[in-house]
Amino acid sequence: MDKFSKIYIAGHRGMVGSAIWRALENKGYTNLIGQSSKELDLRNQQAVLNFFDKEKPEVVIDAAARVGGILANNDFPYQFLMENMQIQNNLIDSSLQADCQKFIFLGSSCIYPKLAPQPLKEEYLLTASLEPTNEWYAIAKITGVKACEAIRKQFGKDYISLMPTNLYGSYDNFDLKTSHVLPAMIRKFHEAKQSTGKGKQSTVTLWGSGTPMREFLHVDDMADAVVFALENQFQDNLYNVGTGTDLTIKELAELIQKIVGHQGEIIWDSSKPDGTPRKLMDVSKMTQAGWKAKIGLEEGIKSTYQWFLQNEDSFKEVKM
Ligand SMILES: NC(=O)c1ccc[n+]([C@@H]2O[C@H](COP(=O)([O-])OP(=O)(O)OC[C@H]3O[C@@H](n4cnc5c(N)ncnc54)[C@H](OP(=O)(O)O)[C@@H]3O)[C@@H](O)[C@H]2O)c1
Ligand SMILES: C[C@@H]1O[C@H](OP(=O)(O)OP(=O)(O)OC[C@H]2O[C@@H](n3cnc4c(=O)[nH]c(N)nc43)[C@H](O)[C@@H]2O)[C@@H](O)[C@H](O)[C@@H]1O
Repeated sequence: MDKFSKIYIAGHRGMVGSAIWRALENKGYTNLIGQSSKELDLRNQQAVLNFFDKEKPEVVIDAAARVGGILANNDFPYQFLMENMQIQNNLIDSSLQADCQKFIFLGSSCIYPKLAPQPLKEEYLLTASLEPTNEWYAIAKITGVKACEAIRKQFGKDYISLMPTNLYGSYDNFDLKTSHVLPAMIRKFHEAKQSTGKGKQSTVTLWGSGTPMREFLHVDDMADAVVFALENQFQDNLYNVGTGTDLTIKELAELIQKIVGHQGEIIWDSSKPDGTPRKLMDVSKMTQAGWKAKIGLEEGIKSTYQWFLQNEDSFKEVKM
């Protein structure tokens, strides 16, 4: 890929989009463009067509989406289905019309069936039912994967889909109603450590049973995978991106509790959903293509906690 190619990163202010922007800048790409949702609402088809007509990007990376944790997905099914379809449809179709040479679509590991064999291979897509808490989001993402696959098949263009596992890192969402589990735990353990009563640190309430298993990838590794996909021609349409290892939510809680230094009790709120029991990625296709994750979970959580401490004051506002 030419370092002067015009690359549009949709969602460049988000956790993933901003990491991709930094990674591309570090590699010497000089012609990056992005728009905030206020400047360009990607749900608006005409506005997106006008933007492509004016800017004529050569490459598009789609890191824009309505994103949230298990509760946000469960509580706002319509927005997670419709907004994600609108955003990705407008980006994919405008890219095709504008003759963009490369398109990278970011999906999510929740596209695979709830009870699929583990680890999840790309070929398990559409073989059984989805996890109910996030089927709306998953269906939107599946249509994005299929749209890119159809373009590849019908027009022979290099449109690919990367399926990240659960991500975390700098610029994550730390809002307790809408966030994913890892940033929620960092914030909960930190705030409980700060608020001692009668010489004891406050208890931390976590959701579900703690038994589900999850895999976590640092966002800088994810950005590295996107740069790799940009610089290499892939043979296929769909690639899982993860570390290939997972742990229980209870083990994650104990690790974050140790890193933050909280010494109080943990309570598990069984009225909150567990979600899918396990979604470990089979990452062998990406490994064979020549890419693998580098940042270990403990190291990644430590640096994310440092980032949280430096930016703590900015997390007061509710996103949704
Ligand atoms: N976070 C995870 O654990 C995870 C896991 C797997 C896959 N992914 C995928 O990675 C991608 C990025 O996720 P993220 O975690 O970086 O999310 P994020 O931090 O919430 O960022 C999402 C971005 O999308 C933009 N956006 C949302 N609605 C928009 C609209 N109507 N018009 C224009 N822009 C809009 C936002 O723009 P503004 O900031 O300008 O409002 C924001 O920059 C998504 O496709 C997501 O599905 C994330
Ligand atoms: C990557 C994303 O993963 C999402 O699924 P999913 O891993 O269950 O989403 P998370 O919200 O990360 O939750 C993962 C697990 O952590 C538990 N958990 C425990 N305490 C907390 C807490 O304080 N906050 C949160 N958020 N969870 C908590 C939660 O019940 C669930 O079993 C999907 O809904 C999206 O569609 C997307 O695929």
